[in-house]
Amino acid sequence: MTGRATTPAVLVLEDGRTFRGSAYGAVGETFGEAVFSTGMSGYQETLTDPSYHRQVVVMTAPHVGNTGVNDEDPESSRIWVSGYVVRDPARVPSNHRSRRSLDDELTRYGVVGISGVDTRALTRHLRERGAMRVGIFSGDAARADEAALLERVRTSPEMAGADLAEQVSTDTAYVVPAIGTKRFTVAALDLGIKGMTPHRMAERGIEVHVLPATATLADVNAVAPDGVFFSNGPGDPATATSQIELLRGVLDQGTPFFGICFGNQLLGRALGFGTYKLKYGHRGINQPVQDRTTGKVEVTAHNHGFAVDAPLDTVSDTPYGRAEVSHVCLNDDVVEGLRLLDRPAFSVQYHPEAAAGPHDSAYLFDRFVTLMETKSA
Ligand SMILES: NC(=O)CC[C@H](N)C(=O)O
Repeated sequence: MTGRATTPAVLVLEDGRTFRGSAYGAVGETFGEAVFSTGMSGYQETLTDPSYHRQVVVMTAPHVGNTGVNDEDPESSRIWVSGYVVRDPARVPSNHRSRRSLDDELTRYGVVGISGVDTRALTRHLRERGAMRVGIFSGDAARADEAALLERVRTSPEMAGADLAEQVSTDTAYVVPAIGTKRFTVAALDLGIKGMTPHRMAERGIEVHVLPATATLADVNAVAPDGVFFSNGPGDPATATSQIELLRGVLDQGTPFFGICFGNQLLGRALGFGTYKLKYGHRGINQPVQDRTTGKVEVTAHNHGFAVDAPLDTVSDTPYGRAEVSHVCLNDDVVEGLRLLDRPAFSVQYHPEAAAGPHDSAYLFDRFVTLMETKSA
């Protein structure tokens, strides 16, 4: 039991519901959008996924931190979540790869968390009322008047309308070399890219040029790409105006395109579809998705709070030819993938890089390779 376990903490939701617990990680205060993740494993990958920037993640799995923190599993160079909510953290981590405790890692990155919370009750609340703003206050901050804390939560920034990708993107371009023989060059726009994504491409002989979110069409074309990739990322896709323009340029010139998550939402917007905020989002590693091109169902990793608004059962006419919904979530019929029928472009809303998660959807990287081989839809 660490000293922090005896330090009081309180979680205040914007609708006034509060949960009391103990400090976990850094002591202080934090704000963000409260979202829940149902993954039973993979907390390191979740915490270091840049798409979680400005989100307070509630873990439905009751035990967190059991395998400690290693140096192999992070998806980026830091923890991005703005807060962390757990029920029963490990007192003593145990794993042959563990280097330090999760509690200490959160503290190292200044991430304020709370433990001892009934995360199932909190999750049910968010499922009924929807994702909403939250504050976590620990130590002296937890002793303040609850009405005053609630007022601060209610004046903190909302996720709808948040333009965040440039805050998490790389400042400078870098190259991830192909593993083995180089077959293709891909320009990958880093909107919050996870480390496993270029790795999955490199495994297939792709040399990946990772570019900042501010890259122009000239920057993309300067690497003479066989294909263009748009990554996952935080924030509201409706705000990504310059990246949507860039993508329209890519589609215009017919360069093969693949997008993941935020990249799927931007393809949707580039085609003229809308995006909207889901009531409570999809976050976890066992979401069932159907690939409508094969009829197969895959179990997939998700982390999205927004979705594309496109018709499920009709082919749509877009400025870039015909488009269809290629993948759909079997839990709630949310659009999980898009495909152009007349140009080489497709995207998925979920995570075929699977870090963490099942590998059912790894075939999507092979589809990207095929697209670059044939350069046609
Ligand atoms: N992982 C992602 O790319 C998330 C995309 C977007 N920020 C959303 O919440 O839907």
